[in-house]
Amino acid sequence: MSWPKSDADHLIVSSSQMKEIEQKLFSYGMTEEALMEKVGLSMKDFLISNFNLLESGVVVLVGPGHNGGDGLVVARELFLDGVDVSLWCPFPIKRSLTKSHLSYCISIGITQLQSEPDVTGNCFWIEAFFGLGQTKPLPKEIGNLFKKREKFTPGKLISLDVPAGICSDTGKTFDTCAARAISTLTVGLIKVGLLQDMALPYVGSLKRIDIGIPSGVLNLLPKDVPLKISSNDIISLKAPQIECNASKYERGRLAVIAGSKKYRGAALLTLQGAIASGTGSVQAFLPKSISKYAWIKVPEVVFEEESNEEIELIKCLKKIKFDRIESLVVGPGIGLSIEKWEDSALILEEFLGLLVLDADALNRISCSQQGWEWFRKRKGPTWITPNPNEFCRLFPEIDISSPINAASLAARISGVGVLLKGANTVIAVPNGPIWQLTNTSSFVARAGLGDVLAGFVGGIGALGMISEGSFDHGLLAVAALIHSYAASECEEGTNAAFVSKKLGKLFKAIQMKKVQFDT
Ligand SMILES: NC(=O)C1=CN([C@@H]2O[C@H](COP(=O)(O)OP(=O)(O)OC[C@H]3O[C@@H](n4cnc5c(N)ncnc54)[C@H](O)[C@@H]3O)[C@@H](O)[C@H]2O)[C@@H](O)CC1
Ligand SMILES: [K+]
Repeated sequence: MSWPKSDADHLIVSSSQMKEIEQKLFSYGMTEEALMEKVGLSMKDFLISNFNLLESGVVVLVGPGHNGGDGLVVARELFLDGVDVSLWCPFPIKRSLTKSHLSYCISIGITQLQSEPDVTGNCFWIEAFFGLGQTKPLPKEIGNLFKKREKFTPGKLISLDVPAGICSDTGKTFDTCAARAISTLTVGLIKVGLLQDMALPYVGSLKRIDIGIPSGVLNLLPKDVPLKISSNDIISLKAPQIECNASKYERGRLAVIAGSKKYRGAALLTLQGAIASGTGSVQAFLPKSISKYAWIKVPEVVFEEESNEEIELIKCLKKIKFDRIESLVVGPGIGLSIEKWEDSALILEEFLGLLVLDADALNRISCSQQGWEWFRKRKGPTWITPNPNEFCRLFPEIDISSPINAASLAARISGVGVLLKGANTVIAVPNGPIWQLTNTSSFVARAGLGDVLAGFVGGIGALGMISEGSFDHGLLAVAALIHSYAASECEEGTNAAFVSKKLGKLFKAIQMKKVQFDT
């Protein structure tokens, strides 16, 4: 799936890739001075139009390198626009361009503070200490200063390019201290570290400052550079297309095996997620205690009555007519059980449709002798939707500290589509791109949403299996984005039952827009 575009709005790069791009621009004749002006002016425009808080004045924290230089251009322009600006430069300036900007700022009358700024002061701090050039912890006194600022005057700091103290590749703090920005204005392309879960409290809202990188230069990046997806990309996504005269059986048929005595709600939420996908028909295998009542909540589902209080996977699988379903979701709330995964594995290997495995289905595979290597035996496509703990149990040999690398490696070695949950979920598929969700709402990380997601993913997958052309693993990223967007846009609340309703409405709207667009 070539979605979204591999352009400056979507590419996620490492610090070395960003530096290589800058060097390429310089080698073509762009000057460092011109680029820094461009960056500083754009940052200043953004600040002026977004922060009326600048009225209380601004302190620019200037570092020794070009990040400090960016800060000085911003300081100069804000000063010329009438903002009350002062500078604090606690480090000896190392870069000559930064030195020139500093002496110009002082010559035109900007105040240079001789001691650290007041942490309780009302003025805005613009942190331009360090950007891409960071490799070590902040000096102790600077780290403590940020801690005190956050304690006494939170929400009044913006970082330029990368928050001081954060590694732009991993998103980790070099030690425990870093600047906590309400917003980070990052230069050129999005650096991978800025999107990782541990960096989010420090980065705040992330704004990309465009430096006009020509597409010829962007094309020099490797083809497997991850892409960021957010609500802005919903408009361009490709929902599966089904013929307008298709019957309910030609609109994707999904079966769900979910739930246990302990996790009754998980089964229901999975079914609600499945229904929200608009898939033609949904069949459910649930423990007796759930299916007895579930039909009242989801009357459109066909229930295969289970005689037991707990799911027996093998029994359910024997009842399924695999040639009559496009996808099968196994796992939400089924528990670990004494059943061996190996007993069910043979039947699942042969299933040519899409198999979606979540939660305890993944844990059962982790406990099995073959572990993830079993995925390679699957004859049809497989998607897995682990949270980080489930992922680590399944792929103990993979280092999860970089979720993008971890998901990508797992997809490559196992041949399955991997949706690794996190604040910014990562999706990696075999032989395809890697996507990371951004601008997600942290308040929606609540119990039950994963069950809704599993059902929705299964439903979208069923539609994908039945739509024209070869099966597109990219639909896993499409489903993840729509689910995340529905969760953050849900007016009624953040609980999973409300979100599943919103999901249904939203996906219908997306499909209708597509129809209107096509005609
Ligand atoms: N080259 C250019 O013209 C452009 C540079 N840009 C800016 O330049 C930045 C990169 O500039 P630099 O390569 O100069 O790197 P930085 O400005 O990030 O600073 C690196 C310097 O800070 C020191 N340093 C790093 N971490 C430290 C710590 N914890 N304690 C003490 N000293 C520390 C390093 O030893 C080095 O001297 C980008 O982040 C971006 O803000 C952009 O404006 C684009 C254009
Ligand atoms: K910075």
